[in-house]
Amino acid sequence: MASGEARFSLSMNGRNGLPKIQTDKRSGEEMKEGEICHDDSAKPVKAQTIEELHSLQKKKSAPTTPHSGAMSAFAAAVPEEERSKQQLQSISASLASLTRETGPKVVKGDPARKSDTPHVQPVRHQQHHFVPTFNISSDSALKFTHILYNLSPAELYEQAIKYEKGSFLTSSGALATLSGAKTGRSPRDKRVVKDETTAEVALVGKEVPALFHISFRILRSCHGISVMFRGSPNIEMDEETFLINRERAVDYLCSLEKVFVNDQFLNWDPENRIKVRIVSARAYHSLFMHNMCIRPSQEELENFGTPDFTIYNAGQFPCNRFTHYMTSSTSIDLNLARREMVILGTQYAGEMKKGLFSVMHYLMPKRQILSLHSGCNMGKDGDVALFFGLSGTGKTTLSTDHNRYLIGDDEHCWSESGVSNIEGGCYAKCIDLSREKEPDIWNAIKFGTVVENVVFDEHTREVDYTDKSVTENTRAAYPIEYIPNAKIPCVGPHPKNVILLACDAFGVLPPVSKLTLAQTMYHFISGYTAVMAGTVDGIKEPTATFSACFGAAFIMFHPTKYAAMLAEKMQKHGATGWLVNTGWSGGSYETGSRIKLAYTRKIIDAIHSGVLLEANYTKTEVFGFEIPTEIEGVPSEILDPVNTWSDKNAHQETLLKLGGLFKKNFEVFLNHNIGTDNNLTQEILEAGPSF
Ligand SMILES: Nc1ncnc2c1ncn2[C@@H]1O[C@H](COP(=O)(O)OP(=O)(O)O)[C@@H](O)[C@H]1O
Ligand SMILES: C=C(OP(=O)(O)O)C(=O)O
Ligand SMILES: [Ca+2]
Ligand SMILES: [Mn+2]
Repeated sequence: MASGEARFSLSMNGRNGLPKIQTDKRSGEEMKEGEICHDDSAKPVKAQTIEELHSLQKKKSAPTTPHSGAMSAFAAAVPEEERSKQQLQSISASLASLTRETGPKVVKGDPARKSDTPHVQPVRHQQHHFVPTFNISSDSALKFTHILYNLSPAELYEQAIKYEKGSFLTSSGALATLSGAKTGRSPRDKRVVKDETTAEVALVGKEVPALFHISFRILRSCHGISVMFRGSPNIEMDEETFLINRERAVDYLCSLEKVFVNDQFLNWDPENRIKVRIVSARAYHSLFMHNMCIRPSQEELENFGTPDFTIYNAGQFPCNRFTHYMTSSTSIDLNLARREMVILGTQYAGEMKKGLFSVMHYLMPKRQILSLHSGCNMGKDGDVALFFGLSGTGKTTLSTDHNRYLIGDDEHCWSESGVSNIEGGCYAKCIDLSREKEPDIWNAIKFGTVVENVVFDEHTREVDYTDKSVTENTRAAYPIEYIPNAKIPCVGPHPKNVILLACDAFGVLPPVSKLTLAQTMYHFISGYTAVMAGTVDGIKEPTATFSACFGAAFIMFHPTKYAAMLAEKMQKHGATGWLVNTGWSGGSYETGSRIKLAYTRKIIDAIHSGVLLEANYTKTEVFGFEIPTEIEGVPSEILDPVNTWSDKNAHQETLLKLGGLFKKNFEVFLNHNIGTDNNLTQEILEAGPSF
């Protein structure tokens, strides 16, 4: 079955009336009736030795995937041996040094399994214009590099538990791992090669708004809350430095006895699918990407060919501080022309997922497709909602909704034909996770799921989700089909609601506001939240952050390009914008408390059902938000934050302070046109706070 075809059937699911989407229903083995066994005698096994006995355990098979299809006529036409040879050649080319003529000697299979016979695949490399290749072979060209290619979760579990310190089974069957010294992303160490390809890319040093340049500049302190303007991630680097880091990563990987290779896809829109290869040193990384990217069927894997993009994850190995541009031991380098990314000095797995997201933020807009840092789900009537927001604002939590189909929790595309998820899995925060409040995420933490940096009982292996001993940014990565209402394939029609999430540590943004199109654009470009601790390495306190398009760390072009595309699509498809504060209520974060998840869910329910669109509204001061007077299941007094503050003067002062921060942040966009509609541009500029 082609990946774009619907492969689900609807049947009613008793409890909440949501029709269940069933994927890949395989006909199970029929129970034969009348076959009754009267005693427990059985023939002895046909094995002469214990090895022979063990060999009976394992049936020969090709790698299995959740959506395996039948062999196509084309696939069958290419002999197995030839395909395997081509595959090894392709991997060997990926791992090739750019400075030596031969090597690596790539063989498939686990070095621990003596029966794997090495098929040596030396390659003659294409000359690269930057570096001369030396006609001397080194010892590294003489050794074998074993390739563990698209292993299954079970095989990866065994590799991890056997060879990687800190890998354990948890009581629910998940694989617990440690990501090492880094437990969050390192945006200050992310670089993009500057060349002809990136001429239009907003690089630091190019003509982009001043604040967009400033990477992580703490601007000022306000009520003990530091304010941060997250700048462009696109710190430029030159190609030569990239090649030095690439060579360092490739040499490190080839020096190992074995490396993991994943060949997978991004984007469920079949016309805009991207083939990615991830080369990594750890079973943990291979399993993480197995879960997070789209898993190819056996047939798709056989016809995979050359990847569109390759990640070299040598995260255990640092970059060289003597290398030009390097400011720490960590460097995450993106080269769009070479279609490669190199990771040195961080094992945080989110770096791979978000690195590929940057690539999509470049590739998709070039095809007139809008890439979105948002969650996405769909009601039973086909109403789609997007959930934009920075880390910790609730994209994963709120898109995972037992009453709706999950399309994806973090990265999407909006094209002429609707929305599509970029990924094949979800990456949920685990801190304080509870079965009661988030049952679907809780239940997804089972065999196959990777849990990072969680703490567990050494005997029972019961995870304590409240424990922050390793980090606050504990995570679970699972395939999307682990969520019962996942919509496979992960595509949907044009969105009806665009929900902007902000976790407001100031406690002055209303729990929900209905936005005009201009306000939606204003808040989309602003990208406000209070960063929650942990996800970004080194940030321990809630910090007010402005991150354009709710993803300044990932976007590749100027923010107004994405904003113009969003405005055009929302206008065309009549989508309504909302701003939902999933942060503080009853005061700032020292005095108030976070709004109850149950209330936020009620608010979101009212948006989805259309009830909120029909509610009565009043207008707020300063921000000019339309706020509803009543929502079923939510105490009316919390809908206007001023009611929940005991100190009204403090409220007013804080409101004005936050308004001022928005204004200051927006200054850099004042002389930028958003799309070609001058009226809309003017309206957007006027849609911010006024006082
Ligand atoms: N009212 C609320 N709305 C949404 N999330 C909340 C709320 N209160 C607490 N939380 C918690 O905040 C976190 C939101 O994180 P997450 O959904 O992973 O955000 P994102 O996917 O945007 O990074 C979760 O741990 C969730 O349990
Ligand atoms: C993977 C991440 O996504 P999020 O926190 O938005 O879920 C991250 O920011 O590291
Ligand atoms: Ca994020
Ligand atoms: Mn998330």
